Amino acid sequence: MDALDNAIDVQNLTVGYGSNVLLQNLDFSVKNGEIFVILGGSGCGKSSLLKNLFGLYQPLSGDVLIEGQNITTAQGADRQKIMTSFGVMYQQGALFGSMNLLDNVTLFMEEYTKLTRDQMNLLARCKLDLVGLLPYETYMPSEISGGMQKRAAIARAMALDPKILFLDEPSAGLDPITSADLDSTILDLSRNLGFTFVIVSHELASIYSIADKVIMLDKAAKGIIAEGDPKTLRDTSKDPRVHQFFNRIMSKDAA
Ligand SMILES: Nc1ncnc2c1ncn2[C@@H]1O[C@H](COP(=O)(O)OP(=O)(O)OP(=O)(O)O)[C@@H](O)[C@H]1O
Repeated sequence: MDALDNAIDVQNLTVGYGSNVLLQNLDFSVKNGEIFVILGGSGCGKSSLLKNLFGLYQPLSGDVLIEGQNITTAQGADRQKIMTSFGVMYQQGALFGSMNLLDNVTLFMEEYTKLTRDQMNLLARCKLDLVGLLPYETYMPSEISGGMQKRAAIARAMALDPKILFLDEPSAGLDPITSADLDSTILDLSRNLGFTFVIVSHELASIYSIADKVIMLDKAAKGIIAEGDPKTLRDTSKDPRVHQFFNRIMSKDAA
């Protein structure tokens, strides 16, 4: 595959904290426009890997290339440019509670652009519209539902017009219907606007409905034990850990 097809290239990446190595020598790529989901049991390092991908934490070794630019070695203005080429939605959404939704979205524009207030508001309204929240621009985060807060956090992650969005457990804490609504928004943004998504998730229904590709991490193996389309993995993988993972989640989902 041509490297230009890839939004992200991960090369020989080792993730951990000091002497605590969680994941070793990972190699994988995320294609442009793909919805790529990171799976694995609790504590295997999914969130840590995500944070290494978007540069919040430095890997123990190895490289992460975002659109061909090495985020692990870039410094100064080069690093800043890479850091503004993607958006992040943290696990709790983390909207600023003292600002309405419009101001939550314009905040990063104020910091990183020279747009006028009117231009920022116009663009922020577009982002809110894309996630179905235009009528709620003056609402405070505490005045909207959990699902709406997640969508507002996605609108905020899109503030600087990134091509890549990193989402850490977007469905956490949502009921199945709200979670399915959020999945529709993610699919819509990917299929109609070409966003690349890298998502940490363990919600099986969500994974089946949105993931183009998954990687499954394993704590004992400290690495990737399966990768591919989730339904194909479920149906064809001969690895008992993969079966156990899908079945365990299925019975949890069904409960
Ligand atoms: N900032 C940190 N400093 C040191 N250790 C950390 C840090 N963040 C996470 N860890 C440790 O790394 C391990 C993996 O955590 P991580 O949150 O990446 O796993 P996870 O697969 O996302 O788990 P879960 O599904 O339960 O959220 C845990 O043992 C955790 O305590």
